[in-house]
Amino acid sequence: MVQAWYYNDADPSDGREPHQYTPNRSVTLDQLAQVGVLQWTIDVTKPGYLETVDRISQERAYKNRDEITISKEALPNYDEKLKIFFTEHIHEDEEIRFILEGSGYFDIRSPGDRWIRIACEAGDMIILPAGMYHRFTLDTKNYLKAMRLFKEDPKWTPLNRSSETDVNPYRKDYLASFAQPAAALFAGEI
Ligand SMILES: CSCCC(=O)/C(O)=C/O
Ligand SMILES: [Fe+2]
Repeated sequence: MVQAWYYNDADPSDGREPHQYTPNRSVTLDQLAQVGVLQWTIDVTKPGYLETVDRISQERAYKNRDEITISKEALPNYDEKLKIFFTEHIHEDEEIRFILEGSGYFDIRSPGDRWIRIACEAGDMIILPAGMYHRFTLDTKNYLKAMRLFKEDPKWTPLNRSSETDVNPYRKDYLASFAQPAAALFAGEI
């Protein structure tokens, strides 16, 4: 199951380290849902787990899928790709990832523009809404294999954060979709 916490920006260590505060400032699954992050845990050790993936895909109209292995050995231009993944961006579609092996971190921006780190491992399916600022990194184990699911063509277009993405229609729709309840849930964040 995913675990989430506020990311400690003052910690100078590599982004692959957990970057937790002491004490940890955890974020609940309910809070993640309030900002549009959906997640499921699917037992990948059980035969037939793909039927669950198929059911979710059917319900949410995910027509296409592919797989990505992120490791030095398997991913061409590994260092460059990791830099791109860890640069804050949005997409104009949902980001749907089902972790098949290994682990990694999705960082999302809170309503107050703080980083929230979401730790994912094998069996976690996570959906980030279109227009949500986020980034991705491996953790210190340096290995993750994921299924990527898509509503349409399997394409991956990151739009890096800028004054232009701040007014992107998908960004505006995203903000309009949750502003009131999410702001209340995260009111105490520092
Ligand atoms: C874990 S899949 C690779 C990273 C990615 O696709 C993405 O969009 C990160 O934000
Ligand atoms: Fe992304």
